[in-house]
Amino acid sequence: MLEDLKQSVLEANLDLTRYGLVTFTWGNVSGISREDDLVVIKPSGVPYHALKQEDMVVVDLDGNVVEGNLNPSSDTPTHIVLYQNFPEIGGVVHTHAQASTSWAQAGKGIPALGTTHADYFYGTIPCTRPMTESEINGAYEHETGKVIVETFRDINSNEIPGVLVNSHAPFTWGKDPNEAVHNAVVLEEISKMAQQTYQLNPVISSMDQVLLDKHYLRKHGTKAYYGQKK
Ligand SMILES: O=C(CO)[C@@H](O)[C@H](O)COP(=O)(O)O
Repeated sequence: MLEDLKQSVLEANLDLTRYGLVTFTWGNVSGISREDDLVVIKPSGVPYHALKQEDMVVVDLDGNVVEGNLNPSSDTPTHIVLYQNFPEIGGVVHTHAQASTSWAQAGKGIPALGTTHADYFYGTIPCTRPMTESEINGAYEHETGKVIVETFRDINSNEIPGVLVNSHAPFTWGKDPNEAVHNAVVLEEISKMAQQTYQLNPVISSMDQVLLDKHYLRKHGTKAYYGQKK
């Protein structure tokens, strides 16, 4: 089981390069085994092209390495906080993809402006507040996770599977590493579309709620009918 998770986490990390979401060693993907309470994550600072299944690092929910010879991603504490607070997720992605990172650096959330957004995110993708000096100089990566969780106090993390970390970059999540990567790709695409939409029409407002409902609910939830679901 854990070996399968290591393979899917490896593949998900390699997908970040295949979809052009990372440069150098930026970004990381993890997956969780809920039955073992163990997280599998890429090693820190290892080039993606050199990654192998045996390089994946296994940590417990206290961040202790229980398997693997390499140091886990520097962002591991952030991933752990998300797993502890979003119980239905199975995979987490962090990237520095250009367009979504630009929104994070601008400190702005991305409103739902069209159906591409609505198909995956049921409303505005939020940007976190700036972190305080004590959070930055404290357990920074752990505090980054806590600020994300705070941002989702009144937001359903299953309906909005991503966030823009202020002055930093995006995190996305999903039921498994593969879905978390899919959401990261979509976030990057809608970040580009939103940027261009505002250039074409700076006063555009969020899309019609009825259309947002239609597109989100036809793909998600009990009445979903998109694709080949029987
Ligand atoms: O957020 C950042 C850098 O600001 C990360 O994306 C790192 O660039 C990736 O670090 P490792 O996962 O290799 O430790």
